[in-house]
Amino acid sequence: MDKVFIEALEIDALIGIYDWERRIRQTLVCDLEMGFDNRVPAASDDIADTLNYKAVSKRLIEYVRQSDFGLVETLAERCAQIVIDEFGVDWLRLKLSKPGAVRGARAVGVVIERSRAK
Ligand SMILES: Nc1nc2c(c(=O)[nH]1)N=C([C@H](O)[C@@H](O)CO)CN2
Repeated sequence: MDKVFIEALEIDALIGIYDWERRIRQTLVCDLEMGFDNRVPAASDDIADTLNYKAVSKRLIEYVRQSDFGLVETLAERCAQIVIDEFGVDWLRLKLSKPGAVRGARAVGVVIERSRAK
């Protein structure tokens, strides 16, 4: 399967379950792989035929910046649904990392894979 990806997209958000996390904004890192048949844009050389990674990035930045959740699981799920619903993606793998949230770990977070419901 061909893919379009976005790697290490940094977005500030209000996220976390602890009191101190409710008072600050933290930088999240998003890695996203999306299934897409890249042969069509390769043949046409037309951006309109692509799964436009810039458009997806802008939408996720807009959404995550205004979000307010306790768990990264919740935010990851919402982001996945937006990509599936608004960009016609049938399959994706999304990794949402919280760098520095746990002392001694470079990052913590979740990886989810989702498919469009048939
Ligand atoms: N599976 C999860 N575990 C934890 C989460 C989370 O969102 N999902 N969140 C926290 C805290 O907010 C943490 O990031 C603060 O250090 C703890 N565990």
